[in-house]
Amino acid sequence: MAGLRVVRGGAVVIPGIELTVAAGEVVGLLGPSGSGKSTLMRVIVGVQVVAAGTVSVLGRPAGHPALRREVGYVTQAPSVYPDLSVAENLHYFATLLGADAADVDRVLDAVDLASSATRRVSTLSGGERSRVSLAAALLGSPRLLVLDEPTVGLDPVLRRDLWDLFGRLAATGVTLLVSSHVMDEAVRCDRLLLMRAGALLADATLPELLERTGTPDVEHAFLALVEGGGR
Ligand SMILES: Nc1ncnc2c1ncn2[C@@H]1O[C@H](COP(=O)(O)OP(=O)(O)OP(=O)(O)O)[C@@H](O)[C@H]1O
Repeated sequence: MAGLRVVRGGAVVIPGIELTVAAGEVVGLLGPSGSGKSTLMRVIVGVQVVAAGTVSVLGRPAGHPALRREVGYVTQAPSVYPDLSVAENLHYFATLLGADAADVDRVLDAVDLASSATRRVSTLSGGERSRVSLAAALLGSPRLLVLDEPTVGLDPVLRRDLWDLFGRLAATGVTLLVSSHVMDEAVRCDRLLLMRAGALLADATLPELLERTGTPDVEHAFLALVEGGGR
């Protein structure tokens, strides 16, 4: 993306961002609440009006209809039907996407919900519901997954399992953009984008970031960048 500028509700939320993401990377988008992570993700999936700039996703303009099957997006709020079972939800989304019914079993296994397939979503825990949304996004094998805070509310074991899954997906060539305000998740990312007030403070690997800032972890690196006022 080049020269990206976004205005929401009359306020400039992203003044200008240049960014390129390579295929098969797990990219962590880290930053405090309100820093613009969700807005940037909305731009990439093509649901956000932009004031200026060009955004190209998998070689096409963001939001292009051909990207519908190529890009999976999971928002912070679970986007599945509470009164349907896990499997019914996934079959419904598979039909919309034109995905094979067998794909439902694959994604159920991927998020470790095969044993809950017949349960109504309304009876699931918050973390289980998030995993149903993630399973829906995995249908049709998208090449880019945009995941907005997928680990919020998950216990450490589930968080680790999800990050393991992200790593396995990336190993098959899927690109993942994963936002988090939990800085310690940075260790699981190939590359980090640190965001603050709609701007990228850093675009680097974890070792590069720690070396550049002379800090022991991302939390301190972030603070050093904010206090140093730049890259
Ligand atoms: N519909 C809207 N109208 C006006 N301003 C908005 C709107 N949505 C978001 N904003 C503002 O845009 C900025 C970036 O919000 P965004 O949701 O992208 O941040 P975020 O980093 O994803 O935060 P969080 O981690 O809390 O979800 C914030 O200042 C927010 O108040």
